[in-house]
Formats: sequence, C-alpha cells, structure tokens
Amino acid sequence: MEEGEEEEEESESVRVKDILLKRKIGKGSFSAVWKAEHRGTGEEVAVKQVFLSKLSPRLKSSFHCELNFLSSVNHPNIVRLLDFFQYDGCAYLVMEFCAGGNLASYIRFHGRVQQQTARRFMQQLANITLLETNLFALMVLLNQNILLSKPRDDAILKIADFGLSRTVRPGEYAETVCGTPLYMAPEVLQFQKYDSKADMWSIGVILFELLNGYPPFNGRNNVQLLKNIRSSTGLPFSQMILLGLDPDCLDVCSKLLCSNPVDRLSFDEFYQHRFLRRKVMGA
Ligand SMILES: Nc1ncnc2c1ncn2[C@@H]1O[C@H](COP(=O)(O)OP(=O)(O)OP(=O)(O)O)[C@@H](O)[C@H]1O
Repeated sequence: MEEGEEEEEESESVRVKDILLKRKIGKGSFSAVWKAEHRGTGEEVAVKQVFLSKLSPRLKSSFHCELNFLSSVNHPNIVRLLDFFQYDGCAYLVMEFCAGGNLASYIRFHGRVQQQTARRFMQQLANITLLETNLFALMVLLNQNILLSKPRDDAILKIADFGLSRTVRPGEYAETVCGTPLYMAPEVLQFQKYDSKADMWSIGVILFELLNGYPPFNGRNNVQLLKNIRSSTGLPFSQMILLGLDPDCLDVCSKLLCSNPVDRLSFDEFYQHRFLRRKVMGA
C-alpha cells in the first residue's frame, strides 16, 4: 500500500466503458471510490461509483446537488470532475486523482504538521469559501473529505465530497443535522439549526487537529463526545502554547472554537485574520 492510500479489501479490476476500475480506495453505504485508469489516455483517475437504487429521494437530490456543483465549478481547491456517466444502475463520477489521500489519514500517518503548513492549508480552505459572496455553501467540512494532491506538506488541498452541502443565505438556518459529530458545532447539536458559522467551527477543529495531531474533543462514544463538545469550555489551549505556537495562531484557533456562534469568527474575519494574511516562506 502506498502512502496516502486507505487500506481496503482486495478488489478485482473491473472495466466500465473506457475506465478500468483497479482498486477500491473508499467505501460508503451508497457509493464506492476507486483508483482507476482511463483506457484511452492512460491517465490515473479516481472514480466514485454511486449505487442509484440505494438512494432515498432525499439522498438522490443531495447527489444531484453535488453533481451540479462539481460540474459547474472550476477551482484549484475543489476536486475536478472529468466525466460523468450512468451504467448498469450506477452513476460514475470520474475525477482527478489526489495521490495524497485524505487529510485524516495524512495526520494519522505524519502526526501534527508545522505551523506554516497549517497556515497554508487554512489559506486554501479560506479560498474555497470565497467562491460565493452572498451565498455561502455549508460544506460540512471534515478531514475525510479534504484530499491532498500529493502525500507531502506542500500539497494542494482539494475538497472532494459535497454530498451533504446545502446553500444557506446569511440569516437563514439549515434545519437538518448532518456531518460527523467530531466536527459538529455545538449549535448544530443543541438547536438542530445552524448557519455558515458552523463551518467556521469545523475549520477550527481541523486547524486544532493539524497543529496537535489529535482532535480537540474526545469521548468513549458518540454520546460522550457530543457532551464534551457541548460543554466546550477549557479547551486544551495550554498544551498548544507548550508547542510554541505563535499568538496569532492561538488567537485564530480559539476564536474559531468559540462555542457561542455569535462570538465565533465570521468567514470575513477568518479570511482577514493576521495568521492567514502572513506570507508563508516557500509556499
Ligand atoms: N479524487 C480522489 N482522489 C483520491 N482519493 C479519493 C478521491 N475521492 C475520494 N477519495 C478517497 O475515497 C474516500 C471516500 O470519498 P467520498 O467521501 O467522496 O466517498 P464516500 O464516503 O463513498 O461518499 P459519501 O461520503 O458521499 O457517502 C476519501 O476519504 C478518499 O480517501
């Protein structure tokens, strides 16, 4: 197994139209992701195979939302959709292959990253949210959905999965709870409604994890984890200070992980924050 690749069960190569599905690298309840090859060009690609019959009407519309979004967007930090087709009850999304795998396995493999790498990754996440000015897509960011172009600190980050995204105008609330608890903002858990500030929380969790190598909240099970997130006072920032992080870095992290969304950084404040504005040597 190469670095950046998830361990997966043995899977035989399958040919679908011009694509050779070589190895399964991800699996969900309704889809599988394959490392694949385009037979015409020999290009290495990733293919998401979606089992359409398993999708409820709500998931179908969520899938179409993801597909529309991916086919309309052209952004260096969003995984490029190269082709799409349906075959034998499945939809196939042919995408650029991100050789660094996802951010979760990257952190698992490498441990915490240097502060300047964390800054560069945060700058790239901030760039994605620039896509919309008046409309902000709630991205439900989690590090399994953030891919790396290569298994190195100078990788380009690419968001891969917008399946659960929904667009929320400022002041509106999305009423559905979605995403994994580890990255969920307290207001999502408490009131079951949220706005774009919930994404800022998720970005804070990701930043904390990048800097420390472990997430800010834990729990023996989901119930315990949710309880710890809801009572999120006394975050272990003292440990971060021991790691010698600079005050701007601590400032942005603590202001993203404010349990009250009113006190939490807005996207504009995050984008303008001194930690992000600082130039990264060699980036
Ligand atoms: N373009 C890609 N290049 C490399 N690896 C990818 C790519 N897309 C997905 N993967 C791998 O497959 C994993 C699962 O991807 P994704 O979350 O899109 O699929 P899923 O879990 O089946 O979908 P869903 O979350 O919508 O149910 C990712 O975490 C990543 O490791």
